[in-house]
Amino acid sequence: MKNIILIGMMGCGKSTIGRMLAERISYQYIDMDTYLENKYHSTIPELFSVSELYFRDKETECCKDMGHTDNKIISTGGGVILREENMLYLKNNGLVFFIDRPVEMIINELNTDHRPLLKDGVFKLYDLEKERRSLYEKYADFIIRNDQLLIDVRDKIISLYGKSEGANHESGR
Ligand SMILES: Nc1ncnc2c1ncn2[C@@H]1O[C@H](COP(=O)(O)OP(=O)(O)O)[C@@H](O)[C@H]1O
Ligand SMILES: O=C(O)C1=C[C@@H](OP(=O)(O)O)[C@@H](O)[C@H](O)C1
Ligand SMILES: [Mg+2]
Repeated sequence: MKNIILIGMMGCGKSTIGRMLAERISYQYIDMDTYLENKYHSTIPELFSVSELYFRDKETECCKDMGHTDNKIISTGGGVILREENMLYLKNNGLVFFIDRPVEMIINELNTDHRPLLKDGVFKLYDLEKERRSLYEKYADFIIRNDQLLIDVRDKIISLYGKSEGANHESGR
């Protein structure tokens, strides 16, 4: 069965929802930010302190690794959509869910300590959303609005995934 890939803005709930999904359907969970930190023995702020390009190159290597897996729940970092190559790896064996949470809601909840792109304040999120929304939409197999209870978001994803994978199974794909 394909991986479930979660994309969306920083703080939209990818990591939280990813963990909830994995628990519910007993898939292994991979948070790509954590995977990357372990692979390169460095924190995200440390990698960014070299340069954003340096971090993005490492992120692409991790996407390549994910392309060889299946039956996983994978939460990505918010900038994964910036390179088409990343998304080709992830979509190779994954269904992509765009977790669409209004920026006003994100701002109320977000911890910025480990998010170098927000060092000048959470309001940078509005600019990032302007740059990125069309890319999230472009790569999404499904768009899930996250302005409701987290368990309802989780269950919607499970239902769409089950239908999609069930249909593929019946058609012999
Ligand atoms: N529907 C929701 N209801 C309540 N809190 C939410 C909801 N969606 C996201 N959050 C909260 O937003 C914060 C950021 O979520 P996180 O999973 O770290 O996002 P991401 O991995 O996308 O950056 C967390 O504290 C999470 O619990
Ligand atoms: O949006 C981005 O460019 C980033 C998002 C972060 O992940 P989250 O989306 O989990 O915060 C992390 O990968 C890095 O700080 C860059
Ligand atoms: Mg996260």
